Amino acid sequence: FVPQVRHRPLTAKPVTRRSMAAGGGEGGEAEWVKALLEAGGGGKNAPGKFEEEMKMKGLLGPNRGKGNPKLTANSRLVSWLESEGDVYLSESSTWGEAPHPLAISTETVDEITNESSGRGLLARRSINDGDELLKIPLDLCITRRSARKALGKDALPEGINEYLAMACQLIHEKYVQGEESFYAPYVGVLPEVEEVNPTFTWPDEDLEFLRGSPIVAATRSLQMKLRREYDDLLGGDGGLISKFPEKFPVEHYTYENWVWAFTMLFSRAIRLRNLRVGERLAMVPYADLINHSAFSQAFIDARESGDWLFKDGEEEVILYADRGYRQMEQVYISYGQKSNAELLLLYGFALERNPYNSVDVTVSISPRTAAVVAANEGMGIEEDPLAQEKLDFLSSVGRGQTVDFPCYTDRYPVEMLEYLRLMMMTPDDTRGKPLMDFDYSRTISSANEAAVLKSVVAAVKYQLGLFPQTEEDDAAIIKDKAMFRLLSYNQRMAVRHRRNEKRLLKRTLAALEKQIRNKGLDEEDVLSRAEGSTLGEVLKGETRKQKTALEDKLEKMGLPIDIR
Ligand SMILES: C[S@@+](CC[C@H](N)C(=O)[O-])C[C@H]1O[C@@H](n2cnc3c(N)ncnc32)[C@H](O)[C@@H]1O
Repeated sequence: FVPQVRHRPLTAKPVTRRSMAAGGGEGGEAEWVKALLEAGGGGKNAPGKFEEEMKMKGLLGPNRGKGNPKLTANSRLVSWLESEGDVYLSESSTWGEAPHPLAISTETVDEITNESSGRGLLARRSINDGDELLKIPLDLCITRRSARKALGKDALPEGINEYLAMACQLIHEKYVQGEESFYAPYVGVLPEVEEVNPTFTWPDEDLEFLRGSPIVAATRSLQMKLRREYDDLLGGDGGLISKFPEKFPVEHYTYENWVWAFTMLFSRAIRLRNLRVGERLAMVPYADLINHSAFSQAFIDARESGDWLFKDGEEEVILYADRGYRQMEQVYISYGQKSNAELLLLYGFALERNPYNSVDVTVSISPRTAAVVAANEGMGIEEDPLAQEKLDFLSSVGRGQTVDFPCYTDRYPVEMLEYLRLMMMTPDDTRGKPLMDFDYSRTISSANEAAVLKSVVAAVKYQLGLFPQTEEDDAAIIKDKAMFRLLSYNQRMAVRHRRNEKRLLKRTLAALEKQIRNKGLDEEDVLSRAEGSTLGEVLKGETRKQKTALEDKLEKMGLPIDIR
């Protein structure tokens, strides 16, 4: 019964219920208006002032932004959002409405490494904790639904994997439609692969810099997977290119463009969890200009639009501030609790300070079953009477004999300990009770614990030994700033990443050794007892039969088909 005004009047906007509600002096829009009135409408918030300051600080790119195509692309995006989505992004104030709290910076940098982090969003004015920062209608987003609409429901059937459908639409909008595309202003701010550089796009010579790191195996399998998906859906016999050559022109649906599309999806698509239909993957214009901080509490989700009283049935993507921001400060969100390996693999950057960083350590144990003993006759191998029970127990909990465990900076590798406690059980420990009856989150016996900690130490040392250079070598490369700058972006990222992985593993080792000492497990007789009673053997970690922890996570992202 209230007609929808899709286009905002050009001049004054009536005070909304929301801003009236905020009028009790708690800050937010109303307080800003008051401040504006007191300041006579001028001062630092005067229209154009903020952009002037950005120019001064080099945040508009080289040459103070003059002739910078990125700036033109930004304004085009803003106008598009305003006209097509009724999104309020004004840089200046009107009656009752403060200027939009955010502004696009074309050039942001990482404060520690000084590496470019591309575009980012800055606080245009001071922002209070809880302020609404942006609101983008869902119908401007790229989703599986929009993809099926653009390319036809026969080509992209119901239930097609979201990544695949959206990749097809991204190629359609950027390469097939180009300037004709409805989304052209959005596509215009999407970066090229060379500006993102996730490891799955790296040439082999750059990946060589990561040798020894578990990220290499994950990168390789992702590369294989993307190739396979491309062949299955588009390029191969009976693929969309041959079935619908007009909609899927072969010159645009190339593997190279497929890699670009996936670079966009992995680094900027957002999983919206709060939608009426459940959760969906979406590329959200403007919201995807926000950079990641592991310390931010803010994240993006969807809700029904309209105010709290009058819902209009549409849905929108929304972001609230997780804390106060000073004017000019960069506003961050969290892309999730991601390790540096995940960030580098999918987003092309890693963080020097990352509380969620972890390194996967592989543990391989081969219980000495009768078959193993028979196969190694004459080697003096003794059968483990619990071997078969161990294997059965592992398969009942969905674990194999080769398992990857994440080691975190400041957390003990608990799951690895539990796994190894089981694997190191002896008849002395079980005393006839079934393996199922034990609580592996606790120490079983001194001998068991000594064997466990020793094997974790062995596994971590093995992982460290896979790197061709030491942490000190890497530190020296980074320290020589002039030389370091001569490396390419990928190579600099690789050296920092492998160094940080080594640091983390070394810290884990130190913690384990301390634990061994504190528990008195380093005393000779305990260790020799452990040695004597260890019937399982830690094998070299490379005997990988299982997926890595990183691959496991990728699968949980809802990527199409199995990696292997
Ligand atoms: C969702 S987009 C954010 C906007 C992006 N900077 C741009 O220019 O469009 C994610 C990408 O931004 C960059 N990025 C985000 N957070 C970063 C950070 N903390 N450090 C370095 N780069 C970052 C990475 O290239 C990442 O793939």
